[in-house]
Amino acid sequence: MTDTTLEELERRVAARRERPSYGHDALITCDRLVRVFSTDGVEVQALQGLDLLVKEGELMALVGASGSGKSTLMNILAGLDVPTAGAARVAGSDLLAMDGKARLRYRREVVGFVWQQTARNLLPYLTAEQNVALPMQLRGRGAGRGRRKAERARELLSMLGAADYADRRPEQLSGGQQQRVAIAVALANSPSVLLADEPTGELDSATGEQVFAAFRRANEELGTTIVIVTHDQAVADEVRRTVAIRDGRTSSEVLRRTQVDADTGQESVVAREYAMLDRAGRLQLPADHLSSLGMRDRVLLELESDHIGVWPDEHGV
Ligand SMILES: Nc1ncnc2c1ncn2[C@@H]1O[C@H](COP(=O)(O)OP(=O)(O)OP(=O)(O)O)[C@@H](O)[C@H]1O
Repeated sequence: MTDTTLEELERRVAARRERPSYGHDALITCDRLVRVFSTDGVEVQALQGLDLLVKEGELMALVGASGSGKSTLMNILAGLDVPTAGAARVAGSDLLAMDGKARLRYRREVVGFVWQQTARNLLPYLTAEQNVALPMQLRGRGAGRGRRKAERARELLSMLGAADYADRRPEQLSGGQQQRVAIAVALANSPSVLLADEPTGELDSATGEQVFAAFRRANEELGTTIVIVTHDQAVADEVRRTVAIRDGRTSSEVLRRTQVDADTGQESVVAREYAMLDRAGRLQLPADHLSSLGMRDRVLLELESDHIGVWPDEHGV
């Protein structure tokens, strides 16, 4: 390598350092995240360079086929698992660089989570209110102010429509009621991010709707950023942004916005599908679009003044 090349490389590195980093203004940044599991000599690449940005205050859904990597991503964001490579930051915490103590603090204070299995979210021998007060006690600040913690627990339960069963134990609650209490538990220490993995998966659709309404309430009233993994189309349709994961990468996303008709004043929700473009310019086209036009192996590209056209390779050899 010549000196000139080295200088040139140094100049490029310096220029890159001065540029705002990827996701500098996002609350959650996943940058080329990789997670490889090795069991009995077999490697599974659960995440294969996943990019995801989530802004503060968003309520968004993650969808994807079974095995696409959703739970792996959630476990990493929850601080329960560590990625093999890439970068992940949540509310200023670097998820690859935390030591044991920082990880514990992160799980108690920065993120809250709600799991699909209702039994996993609550301790069976505590009442709903005691379950909500527990994370505040474990956090340990303001010791001796038990009354304040009980008060806050009641406030959260009431905000989520669960005040009536504050004194009941989980076994005395329905699945939907347990999930609402679980959301209150997850919010107890005012986390920056609330993560939920299939929170309505075990519920019928009417109950699922009520639980989703509780998430929306938390997002609107407290401004908590919420990421929900879901197979539930009703949940995916209700949020402003749904990101799809395919083969361990974010592949496409649907953004919804409310449109008001200029003549009638009627509101309607308009949904548009976007493909993710990574920093190398790679684009994943949705599988159903490809199959409906018989596109495979190679496509014809044409650059127009305001768009890029993609056609099946009909003249290919
Ligand atoms: N601890 C583990 N050890 C080995 N392989 C794993 C482990 N956890 C996940 N995997 C594999 O990683 C891939 C992604 O799994 P993951 O659970 O993240 O998918 P998912 O999208 O959440 O699926 P589902 O919707 O079925 O829960 C799968 O191939 C899975 O078998």
